[in-house]
Amino acid sequence: MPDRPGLRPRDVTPLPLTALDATAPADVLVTGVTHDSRQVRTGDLYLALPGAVTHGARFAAAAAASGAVAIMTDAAGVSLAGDVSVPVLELADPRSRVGDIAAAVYGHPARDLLMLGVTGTNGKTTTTYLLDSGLRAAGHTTGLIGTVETRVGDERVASIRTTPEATDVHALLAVMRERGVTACSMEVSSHAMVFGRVDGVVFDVAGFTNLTQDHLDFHHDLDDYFAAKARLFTPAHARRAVVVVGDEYGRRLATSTPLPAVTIGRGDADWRVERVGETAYLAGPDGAKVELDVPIPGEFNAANAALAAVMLVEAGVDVATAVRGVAACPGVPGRMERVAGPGGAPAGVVDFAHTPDAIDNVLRALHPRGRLIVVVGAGGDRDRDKRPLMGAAAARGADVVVVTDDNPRSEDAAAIRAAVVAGARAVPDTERAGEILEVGGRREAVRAALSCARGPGDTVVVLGKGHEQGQEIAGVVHPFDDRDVLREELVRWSEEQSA
Ligand SMILES: CC(=O)N[C@H]1[C@@H](OP(=O)(O)OP(=O)(O)OC[C@H]2O[C@@H](n3ccc(=O)[nH]c3=O)[C@H](O)[C@@H]2O)O[C@H](CO)[C@@H](O)[C@@H]1O[C@H](C)C(=O)N[C@@H](C)C(=O)N[C@H](CCC(=O)O)C(=O)O
Ligand SMILES: Nc1ncnc2c1ncn2[C@@H]1O[C@H](COP(=O)(O)OP(=O)(O)OP(=O)(O)O)[C@@H](O)[C@H]1O
Ligand SMILES: N[C@H](CCC[C@H](N)C(=O)O)C(=O)O
Ligand SMILES: [Mg+2]
Repeated sequence: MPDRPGLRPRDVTPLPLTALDATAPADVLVTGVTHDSRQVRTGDLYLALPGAVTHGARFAAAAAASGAVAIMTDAAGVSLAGDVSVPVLELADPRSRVGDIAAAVYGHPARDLLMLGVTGTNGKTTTTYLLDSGLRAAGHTTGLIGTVETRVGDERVASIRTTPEATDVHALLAVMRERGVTACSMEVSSHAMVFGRVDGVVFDVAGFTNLTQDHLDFHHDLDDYFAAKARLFTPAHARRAVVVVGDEYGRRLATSTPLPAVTIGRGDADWRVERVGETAYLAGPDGAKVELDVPIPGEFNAANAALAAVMLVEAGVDVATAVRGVAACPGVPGRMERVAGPGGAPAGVVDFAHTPDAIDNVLRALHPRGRLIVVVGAGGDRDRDKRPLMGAAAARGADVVVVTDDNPRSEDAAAIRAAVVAGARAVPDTERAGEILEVGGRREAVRAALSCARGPGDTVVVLGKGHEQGQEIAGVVHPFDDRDVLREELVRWSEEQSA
């Protein structure tokens, strides 16, 4: 699948290729750049990158046929490209140059925007939405780049990944600039750091949410995963840091970053989140307290809201406007999203928790009068080690666990379920309340979960897919939206009760 969001700036000043490589022919001008042959437009520079699956240079001829005016690649790529009709230039390590090249082609758009970047295992999407709301309150026209969507002012484009490739990042920022956007909040995944997807962007403020287990298919271990994220907090990528010191990695980052850093925590931190009864307060370094009205349920969202507010303050927004703007956020699609059924039906919630820590946090945040019933599964072609831990977190936190399929991708769905079930069953009886069921087929699992519910005092929470619109099974994405399915099944549940 081609992986660019597809937005390109209209007015790009043609850049002589010699500005990027002194050995280039003098007459070549570029007006765009892409790393994907399928997205080449007339006037583009095609960056043919080596990859884990293939080498971009295999598509050099196709890129030239689509209008690329030059190709840059590594030594292996030069041989692979063979005879093409446009100049092929060699770079030692083209991936390490993508960000700087794209920034130059599109006229360094990041320099003209207030850039706020968020990294961490959980809470990036949520924090960027809260930031977006705060930036609007402060009078900005905003852009947003992340897992759910890319927004340019009021235009929205669905996202393919959390952080686009660097060519797309700079193109999107250039589109934002030409449409009058003044500030952009953006998620930065650990994959993004490894692949240089935010190279050429220096964030005005970078924020860290937390670091817990995920992505150990890609990173060797948690320390390696941390090291990838920590690179965001260096002068090449950011000017100032705001760090939630809720876990060991946050504390490590706060002391190791060379950037000016402020911390957020409960006790010994620059900004503290304090609770008096139901009300949360944000207490600043000067001792002053402001009420932190958290617009999304869950204790963990108080940490996200505090991070957003303090990042805004570090970006120059006054604290009163920051907390008011954050509080005005209407919510985040698929995060702690309530799904209402007919009167008398159980409460329904959809959430994107797909790590052990997120599952633990979400289940803690839900306090039904009756039973808590969770539908959970793990994605294929992703971290295998987290699967039993996800099962265990579900078994500890809910009265009934229905283990089902997430996105199996290329893997055997039953084998993934078995790993989750094994983790759930390994929790000692003294630490878990109830039943563990296994139901392959996600709709059937939601139905099975509802059949365990007795009425409006019970809550059924469907985890892992949040805003996702499809379920990927063996290379095919089948339309599937947890919120629609839960809503439909709540109606069915009610009809069956009254039958
Ligand atoms: C592990 C990973 O992130 N891999 C990324 C990496 O792939 P790769 O180096 O293996 O590339 P490849 O498929 O061998 O292709 C080599 C080159 O040929 C190009 N190509 C390929 C085919 C073609 O027809 N034409 C063409 O030009 C490709 O664009 C690529 O530049 O570079 C490619 C583009 O250059 C990315 O598409 C690809 O993302 C894959 C699809 C992916 O799924 N990534 C996920 C895991 C990801 O990035 N997730 C993060 C984390 C999400 C989170 O927060 O949890 C994210 O930011 O979304
Ligand atoms: N601060 C937090 N601490 C722990 N869990 C959280 C936190 N914020 C959100 N979560 C949980 O993690 C899930 C994902 O949240 P969100 O989408 O904001 O994170 P993300 O970092 O963008 O994830 P991804 O990397 O998959 O895009 C939420 O649905 C919720 O269950
Ligand atoms: N950005 C995350 C999302 C995971 C969502 C879950 N539904 C899954 O498929 O594992 C990833 O690509 O790892
Ligand atoms: Mg996200």
